Amino acid sequence: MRGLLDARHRVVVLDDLSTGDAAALPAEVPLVRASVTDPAAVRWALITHAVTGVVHLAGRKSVAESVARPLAYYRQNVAGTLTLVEAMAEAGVRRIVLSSSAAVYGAQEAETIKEEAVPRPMNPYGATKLASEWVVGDAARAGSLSCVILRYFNVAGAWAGAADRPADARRRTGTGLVPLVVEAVARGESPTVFGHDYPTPDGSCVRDYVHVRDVASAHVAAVEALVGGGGDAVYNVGSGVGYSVGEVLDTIRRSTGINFVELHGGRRPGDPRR
Ligand SMILES: O=c1ccn([C@@H]2O[C@H](COP(=O)(O)OP(=O)(O)O[C@H]3O[C@H](CO)[C@@H](O)[C@H](O)[C@H]3O)[C@@H](O)[C@H]2O)c(=O)[nH]1
Repeated sequence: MRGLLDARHRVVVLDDLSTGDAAALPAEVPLVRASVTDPAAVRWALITHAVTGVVHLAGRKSVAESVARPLAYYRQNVAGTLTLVEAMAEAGVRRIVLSSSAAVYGAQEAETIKEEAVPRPMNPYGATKLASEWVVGDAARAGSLSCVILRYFNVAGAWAGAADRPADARRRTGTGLVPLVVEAVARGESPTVFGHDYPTPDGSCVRDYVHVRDVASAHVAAVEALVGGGGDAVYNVGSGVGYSVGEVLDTIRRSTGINFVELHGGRRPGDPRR
C-alpha cells in the first residue's frame, strides 16, 4: 500500500482486520472493514470506490497453521479469490495482481527455482495459493481479467516508520522466522530451530529472504504493467540467494549483539528443506 501511495496511485483497503491493523493505515486511505469472502461487501467496495484494479493480498499465510486448519485455508484463500474474481467481473474491474507464494513449488531439485518449474506444493497453504493462481489464470485465459501473479519467497524486514506505531499495533508482527526469533530474544527467551537433520549444509532449512520494500516495488511494477496494457505473467519475487535458519540466527546475533542460545525442536510439519 505504501509503495502504491509513493507512486501516486489512489488506494482503498478492504481488510477484515483478523490480523491487520487499522492504525497502520495513513489517514487518506479509506478502509472497508469486510472479508474478501463476502461477495456483497467486495462488490460494494469495488463499485463505491470506482476501483480500476485489485492487488489481492487477503490470504492466510502460515504453513504450520495451514497443516492444522486446512479447511480454513481453503475457505479464506481459494473461496476468497473466487469471490473476489466473481465480484470483479460483476463490477467490470479487469486488472488483478495476485499475491502467490514460492510455497507453490514445494520441494524441487533445482538449486534456483524458475517460474517454469512444475508446482508441487507440500502443504495446504501452498496448495491454496496454487488453486488461487488457477482461478485467476483461468479467468484471464477466458478473457475476463488481466493478471500478474507474484510468487514471493520469504518476506522479511520492516517499512521505515513502522517502529513509530503504537506498541499495541506492533505486537502482531507476524508468524515468520525473523519476527519470532527477535521477539523471543527480546523477551529473554531462546528461539527454537525447527529441524536440524535436513540434507542442507548445517541441517536447518534454507530459504530465500526478500525485503518487504522489494516486494512492494514488485507490486508497483506489476500494477503499472497492467495499467500499460501488459499482464498475464507469473514472476518469482526473491533475492535469488538461500540462507539457512542457522545463518539467519547468526545474523540476528551479530546485528543485535545478543549472543542467545537456540533450542533444537523437531521438524515443523509441511516444511520443505529449501
Ligand atoms: O521459530 C521458528 C520459525 C521458523 N523456523 C523455520 O524457519 C524457516 C522459515 O519459516 P517461516 O518464516 O515460517 O516461513 P515459511 O514457512 O518458509 O513460509 C513463508 O515463506 C513462504 C514463501 O516461501 C510464504 O509464502 C509464507 O507465507 C511464509 O510463511 C522454516 O524452515 C521454519 O521451520 C524456525 O526454525 N523457528
